[in-house]
Amino acid sequence: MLVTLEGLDGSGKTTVWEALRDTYSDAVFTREPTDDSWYGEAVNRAIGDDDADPLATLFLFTADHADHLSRVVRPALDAGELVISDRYSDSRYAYQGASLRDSDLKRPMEYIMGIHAAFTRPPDKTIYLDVDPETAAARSGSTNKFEQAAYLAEVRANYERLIEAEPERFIRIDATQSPEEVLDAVEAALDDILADA
Ligand SMILES: Nc1ncnc2c1ncn2[C@@H]1O[C@H](COP(=O)(O)OP(=O)(O)OP(=O)(O)O)[C@@H](O)[C@H]1O
Ligand SMILES: Cc1cn([C@H]2C[C@H](O)[C@@H](COP(=O)(O)O)O2)c(=O)[nH]c1=O
Repeated sequence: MLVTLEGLDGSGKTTVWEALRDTYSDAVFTREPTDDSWYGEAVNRAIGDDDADPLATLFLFTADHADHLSRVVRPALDAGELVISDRYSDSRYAYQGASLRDSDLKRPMEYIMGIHAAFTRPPDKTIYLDVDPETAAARSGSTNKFEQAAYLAEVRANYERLIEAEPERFIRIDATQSPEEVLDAVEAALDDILADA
């Protein structure tokens, strides 16, 4: 089973993901962008480059996803493992959908989903840590072009569209709660997911 954690920068995904390692010690913990491949390194260069072309950046992130799928996600799923990924394809739909809003693409988010449809493995469940863009930007430190409240407001609107389209896949958690409350809520959600599996 593939469970993904999604949300704005600073929503607390990584804090939760790290804490889950203790509770679900048998699971495979992974993330996007990857932190152990040259594809992930290329993505991180694009994140840090204010002049990086948004379409080129989309394809770097997508290349990293393809490598992540073939090298980590599919082998683990084939072996019957529980995979918990800190960010995954929805990040691309929401973030690059926002980055490409002023491009020649008519419907950027649909275009990006179309690229993925031919090869990706969709998540079984997605835990969405919901936080307002101002809190997200403040928590993340606004250190790069993505961690800006105005941009994150557009990203959040895209996540809302994704949730509206697939309400049965997403579990929304109020991420403005304390870290302990957020973790309790995520663990309860994961326990339910695994009980239903
Ligand atoms: N529920 C919370 N309440 C207040 N602060 C939090 C909470 N969760 C995490 N934080 C703090 O917010 C900051 C960002 O947290 P974290 O790195 O887990 O977020 P993230 O969603 O993984 O962000 P990014 O996507 O940018 O990596 C950290 O300083 C963390 O300690
Ligand atoms: C996977 C993915 C990520 N992003 C953005 C979101 C963040 O601002 C950065 C890095 O992610 P992290 O969780 O802070 O390490 O990249 C994106 O725009 N598109 C994606 O597909």
